[in-house]
Amino acid sequence: MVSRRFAVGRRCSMDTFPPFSRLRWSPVRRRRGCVPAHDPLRRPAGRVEPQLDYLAMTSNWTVPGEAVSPVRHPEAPAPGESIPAHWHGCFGCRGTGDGGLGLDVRAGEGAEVTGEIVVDPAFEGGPGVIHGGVLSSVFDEVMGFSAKLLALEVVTAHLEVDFRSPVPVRSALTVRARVDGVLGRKLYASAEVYVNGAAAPAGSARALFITIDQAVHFRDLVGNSTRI
Ligand SMILES: CCCCCCCCCC(=O)SCCNC(=O)CCNC(=O)[C@H](O)C(C)(C)COP(=O)(O)OP(=O)(O)OC[C@H]1O[C@@H](n2cnc3c(N)ncnc32)[C@H](O)[C@@H]1OP(=O)(O)O
Repeated sequence: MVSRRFAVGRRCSMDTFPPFSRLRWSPVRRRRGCVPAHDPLRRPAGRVEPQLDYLAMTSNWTVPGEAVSPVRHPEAPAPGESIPAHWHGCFGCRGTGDGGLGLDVRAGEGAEVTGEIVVDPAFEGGPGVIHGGVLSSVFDEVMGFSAKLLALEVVTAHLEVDFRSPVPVRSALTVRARVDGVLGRKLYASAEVYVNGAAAPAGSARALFITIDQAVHFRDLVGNSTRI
């Protein structure tokens, strides 16, 4: 009996539901006609191919010319010192034993910070690599900490990430982040992540943070927290 899952050929017992079945497909098996009917690589007839230049997907986000340089608060942690958690309930600030990221963020010079994290296997997305959403959280958190050097209370309004190369689980990540410019309530930040001390970044991020008055911003929300 020919499986309904295949357009032609005989049933291939190794096939599972896509996408992971694709990892095992080979030109030989394709020649033998073992091709699932719902081949995600097959392009429907008449479909217009996307004309995206994937390099151009890197944002052209720039800090506005009117932005001013960030001013470090005189009582900010000294370079090399750990920056305390901004909220003990924060997923980014908690240790991995408490369901958090397990980040250690230290002050650098000026408005720069460095975050260190070992990628917990619980953060896996694709096989053997960190989940992109988790890496985005790491970027968000470390860039947010750079605002703490200015003693400003902020929330993220915009976050963008470029994933340049896979980040393996259990690897040691170093994230370098800084506030690039300040314009009114807007803080423009950027960051890069390095895997196991590599010279080239495995990813980069940019964010816009907006200053808030925490007491006002979270007044009607804090009641949702389970960590009061
Ligand atoms: C204490 C340090 C801790 C740091 C660690 C934190 C790390 C983690 C941080 C987070 O993940 S926070 C959680 C995710 N973020 C949020 O939940 C924020 C949800 N959004 C909001 O609450 C409001 O949209 C926000 C407070 C950001 C802004 O609302 P407001 O009414 O106060 O301000 P407004 O909308 O007037 O925007 C202020 C300026 O920012 C601009 N703006 C806001 N959102 C923007 C956006 N997405 N893109 C570009 N510009 C934006 C806006 O155009 C305007 O520009 P101008 O001053 O030039 O007019």
